[in-house]
Amino acid sequence: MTSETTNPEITAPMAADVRMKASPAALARALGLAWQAGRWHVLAYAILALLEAAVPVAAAWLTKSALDVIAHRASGSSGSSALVAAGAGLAVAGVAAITLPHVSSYLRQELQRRTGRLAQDRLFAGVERLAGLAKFEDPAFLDRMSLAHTSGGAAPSAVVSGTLAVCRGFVTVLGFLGSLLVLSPLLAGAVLVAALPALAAELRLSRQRASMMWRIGPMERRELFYRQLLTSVRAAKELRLFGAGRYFRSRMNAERLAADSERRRLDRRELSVEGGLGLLSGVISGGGLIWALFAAVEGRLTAGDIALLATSIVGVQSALAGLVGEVTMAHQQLLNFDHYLTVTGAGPDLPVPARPVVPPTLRYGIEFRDVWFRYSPEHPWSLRGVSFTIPYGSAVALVGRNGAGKSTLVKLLCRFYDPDRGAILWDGVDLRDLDPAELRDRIGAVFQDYMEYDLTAAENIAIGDVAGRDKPAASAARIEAAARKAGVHDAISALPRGYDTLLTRMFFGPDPEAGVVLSGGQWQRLALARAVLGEGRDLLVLDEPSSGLDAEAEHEIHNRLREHRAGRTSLLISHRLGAVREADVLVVLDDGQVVEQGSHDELITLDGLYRKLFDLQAQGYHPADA
Ligand SMILES: Nc1ncnc2c1ncn2[C@@H]1O[C@H](COP(=O)(O)OP(=O)(O)OP(=O)(O)O)[C@@H](O)[C@H]1O
Repeated sequence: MTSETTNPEITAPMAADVRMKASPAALARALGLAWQAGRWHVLAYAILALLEAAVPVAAAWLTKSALDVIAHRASGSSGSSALVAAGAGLAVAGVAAITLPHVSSYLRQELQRRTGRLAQDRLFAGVERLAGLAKFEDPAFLDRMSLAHTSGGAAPSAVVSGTLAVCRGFVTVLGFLGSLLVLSPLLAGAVLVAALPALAAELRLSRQRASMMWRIGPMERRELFYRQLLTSVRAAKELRLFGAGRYFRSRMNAERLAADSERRRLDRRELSVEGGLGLLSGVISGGGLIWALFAAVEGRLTAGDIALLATSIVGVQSALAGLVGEVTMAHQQLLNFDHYLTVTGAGPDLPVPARPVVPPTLRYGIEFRDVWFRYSPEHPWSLRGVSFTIPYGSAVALVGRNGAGKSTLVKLLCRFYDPDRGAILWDGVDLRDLDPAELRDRIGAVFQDYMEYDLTAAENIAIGDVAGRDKPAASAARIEAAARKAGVHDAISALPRGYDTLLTRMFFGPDPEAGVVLSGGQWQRLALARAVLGEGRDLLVLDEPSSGLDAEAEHEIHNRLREHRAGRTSLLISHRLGAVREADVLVVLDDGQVVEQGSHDELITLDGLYRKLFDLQAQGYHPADA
């Protein structure tokens, strides 16, 4: 991708020193997302959280009053009704303490599912807005995507939980601190002060964890790559042939080992920090209890007071620990949520004018005017001052050696990238002035690395006309007509379920007839059918449309395509020079430059690179003439 067309929003902060700060705006966006995903769940979750917070405090006071009534009974007073009330209250609190966490756990899970769905949809809508290809070749962007996917779903519900944990923690801590204050203000202060360093230390640790996750992102992606390689059917042949399984397994293990050592380092740091903090709170609570026992012996505290004190110390400490845990979890998710916000909030990666020109129906042709292009400033030039025209209604063929720049030209023509210098003009309009989606609506194309979708045969073709919709637009008759044009109708009709046959062995289930595997040439014909499905396209681009076909099939396909192309503008790329010799103009590329152009006969007369390549191929077919 060129430096001029890269959206800096997505890549700029991707360096190692990625910003690790949870902003209030990110917090608001995460809460907003959770609210949009399920406002009733958020409300119910909030009410339950407050109830849960009040239960332990109420139970502590009920216990204290029950113990005090019992102590008074020992000294002669009745108090039966108070005892019954305290007992009943304790029973209700017990039931609430057992059931409420289950209900709130369900609500949390449901909220997480809802926010997960909404966040995933928005994230991929953001990815869809990327009109070019460069982002998908940028490792930093891929790392950001993977973190965005995890955090987009998890962060909003974690932030809701964290926020509610703060509220719950406040209610519980204030309730217990109030109780402690009544008994010993000094102890209340000590317990509170001990919690503050814990919060600061945990927040620091969560920042370190988020930055560690960023560092190990590339290792996790590489590990995933090796894992998929080791189980992919495409790779299985070569891995077995070369006995390369062990080689890739050891690379996979090395990535896991490196990521684990980063994780271990942080776990150890957490262990020492949290161990130290645990010791501090143990000393405070132990000291507090010893003081209380002496005070009870001296008659300054009752048995109920001791029970309340012990429960309050433990209650404050565990509420604070829970609060700190939830807040740090939410904090960490929020740090990663930044990646989600960046991807979903990014503008287009290719500059699109505020008022794009609607591509006019092609009437004159497409002109490459002094086009220079390299994939990034670090790459060498792939195209160096390319100029030629594809006149309306004619077939132009691009020929040249491997790496000459033919496919790159096609990618620029579909505006997957913009030229660094020069311009491509569609009837005189610069492609940069058009909306990429509208431009692509005018082009039917088969790429060299076409896709094989694990879907039915009909769906594989119908994808050729789904632009911007969530359902295919083509009727069964149109799909069949496209299949006929691509010469694949008979092969599809012979499948166990015709056009409804699944073209995969991955998802077919127990029915052996439901999934089949096509041959390479048949897949290529399906890709062709996809390209010719869309009606009213101005330009047909075929990058190596017959590389997987046998000679007879190639001949037949070219005849059919010639009929289909009649009167249409087309750009063909092929290494089989016999297949493109009929083109109106042949453009010969070499090392990113146009070195010859003209008809087959003209280029043969010219006796240059084309003639050399053509003669070499011809000799291969007729060795006797060599
Ligand atoms: N995504 C990419 N990132 C970086 N460099 C690339 C990329 N794609 C192609 N190139 C480079 O651009 C140059 C032209 O490649 P291109 O694929 O256009 O050649 P081609 O003429 O289509 O070759 P072939 O006949 O082998 O298909 C090559 O040097 C190639 O290494």
